[in-house]
Amino acid sequence: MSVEKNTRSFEQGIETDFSDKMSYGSYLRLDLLLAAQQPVSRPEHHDELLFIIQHQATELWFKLILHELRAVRTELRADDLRQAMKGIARVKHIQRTLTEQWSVLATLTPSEYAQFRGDLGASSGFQSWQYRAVEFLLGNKNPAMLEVFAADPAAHALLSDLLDATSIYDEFLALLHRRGYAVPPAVLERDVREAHVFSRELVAAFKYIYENTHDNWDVYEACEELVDLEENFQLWRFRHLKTVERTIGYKPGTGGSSGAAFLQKALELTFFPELLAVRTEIGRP
Ligand code: HEM
Ligand SMILES: N[C@@H](CC(=O)c1ccccc1NC=O)C(=O)O
Repeated sequence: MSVEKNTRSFEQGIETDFSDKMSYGSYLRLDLLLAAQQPVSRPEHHDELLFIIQHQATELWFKLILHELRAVRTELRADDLRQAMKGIARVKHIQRTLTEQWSVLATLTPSEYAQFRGDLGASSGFQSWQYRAVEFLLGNKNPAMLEVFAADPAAHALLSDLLDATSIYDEFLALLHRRGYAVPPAVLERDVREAHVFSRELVAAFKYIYENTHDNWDVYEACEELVDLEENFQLWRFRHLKTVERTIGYKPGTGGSSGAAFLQKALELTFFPELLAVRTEIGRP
């Protein structure tokens, strides 16, 4: 076979018999994965496959984000800040991919979506337990969010466990305390089932770190990583909102909320409010 024929030679050593060897498809369980795209519209709408794959790809990346964030939490607890930062760096890359991915779904026009939206019933991303799990792990706890999982015991249990457990932020603040920083006792002893609420005294601890970066380099770097993580999360939420606005305008959501207005409110939530507030204080007496 030659270059002139534009054909690559099939090398002698290439494996061809997979009757009792693991292959690409069997390792990746492509039988399961590629059987999971089941449009519900009848007749099947051409664009429903895009809608399903966009969501499934997102859920796969959410799965990895959760896996990484759980490890980060354990590493923080073990005072292994360097390993924890490596995990956060990976999560930041996944977030960028997810935010970029919205442009694919933005090719779905309002006219196209309207042709199969009715087939989605009451289902909605609001019922994504992996998304909620990420929010919980980062510290934005909200017990009310469990209500929609009453009929799904596995999802309910997963979220209930996370609600009872410490968040990444709780573990980071505990690490700072162990290293001698002035983390207020009320923050360290807070009810972990509630959302983290803003603490002015904690801002003072961060102010010290941010005004003495040279002597506090590793924790300073960690603070900035958390700020990146939060910003990336917000960018994803913003692209979701913009996609919703261009696709369904200001109609209520299938999940029963007001739609865009409800999503807009999520942009006011913060995971690490003191890490944003400290910026106003730097350089002030
Ligand atoms: C055309 C595309 C989309 C539209 C029109 C849309 C619309 C909406 C609306 C209106 C809500 C509010 C809840 C409700 O009442 O339904 C919502 C929530 C949500 N959607 Fe989407 N969505 C789209 C795509 C996606 C995709 C691709 C994902 C990825 C998994 C996603 C994940 C979520 C999540 C996690 C929530 C809950 C947000 C929160 O609690 O703040 N959505 N969506
Ligand atoms: N809430 C959307 C429907 C929707 O986007 C959706 C439906 C089923 C599964 C995931 C979805 N994605 C995000 O909410 C709507 O109101 O059109």
